[in-house]
Amino acid sequence: MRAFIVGVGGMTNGGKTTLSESLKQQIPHSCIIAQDTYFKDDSVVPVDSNGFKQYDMLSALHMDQMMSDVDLWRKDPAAFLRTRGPTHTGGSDVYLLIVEGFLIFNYRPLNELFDKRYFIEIPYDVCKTRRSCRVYDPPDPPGYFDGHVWPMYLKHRREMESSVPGIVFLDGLQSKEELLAVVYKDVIEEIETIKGKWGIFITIKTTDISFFFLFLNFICS
Ligand SMILES: Nc1ncnc2c1ncn2[C@@H]1O[C@H](COP(=O)(O)OP(=O)(O)O)[C@@H](O)[C@H]1O
Ligand SMILES: NC(=O)c1ccc[n+]([C@@H]2O[C@H](COP(=O)(O)O)[C@@H](O)[C@H]2O)c1
Repeated sequence: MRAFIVGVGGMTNGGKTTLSESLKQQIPHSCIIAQDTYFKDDSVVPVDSNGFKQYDMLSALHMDQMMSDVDLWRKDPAAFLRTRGPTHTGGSDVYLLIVEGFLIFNYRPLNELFDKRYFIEIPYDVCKTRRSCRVYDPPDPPGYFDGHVWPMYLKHRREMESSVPGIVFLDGLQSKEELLAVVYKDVIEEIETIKGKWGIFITIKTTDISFFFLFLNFICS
């Protein structure tokens, strides 16, 4: 089974979901696992001394469940894809998993699985403005961005930069189309490389078998 896992990380409202959805539309046999669908129930998310719910931490996420879903895909991508409903098929026979989320590179067991890592970044003021237009469940209380979201982003970013090499940083101020074009080209090139490697492998294996039968013929004659 030829399979490829791409991580689309980045700060909140950087454009991870937008880019991942467009990528999925463009690439056959692809599907998305999104980290923000694994948040724990509000009742179990702790509150800090300022009264802010501690949502921007790995402990607020069911990372065990997220890993189980990634493992399901890894065991049988085709079966996993079928559970996600109708998809864009045809073309390449390489299966692509897009894992998107704001803390995907900070969780080591998940980070280890990526073949390619992208991180979308936008400036503080753009991030704050985009965030103010979005309604989460529960909604952000006053002061949440500066009191919790941004400090946690800076902390996790420092940790990520000190421990995760090979990240491709993307400028989230580029248009949606520009971002898609860059990542699409890159991913397609990676997929073609995988197909090339497997092609060589299959050719070598076929050659091995041919030599085996020649040898058998020689022994028996
Ligand atoms: N390249 C872009 N340029 C301008 N706005 C964007 C871009 N990508 C996403 N957005 C907008 O930013 C907001 C957050 O996008 P989203 O993809 O949900 O971010 P994330 O998944 O990183 O939180 C949405 O309103 C979306 O339309
Ligand atoms: N249950 C939820 O989906 C939920 C609840 C509260 C906050 N959030 C926010 O979601 C953000 C991460 O998701 P995005 O990267 O899509 O913005 C975090 O900054 C967190 O504060 C999500």
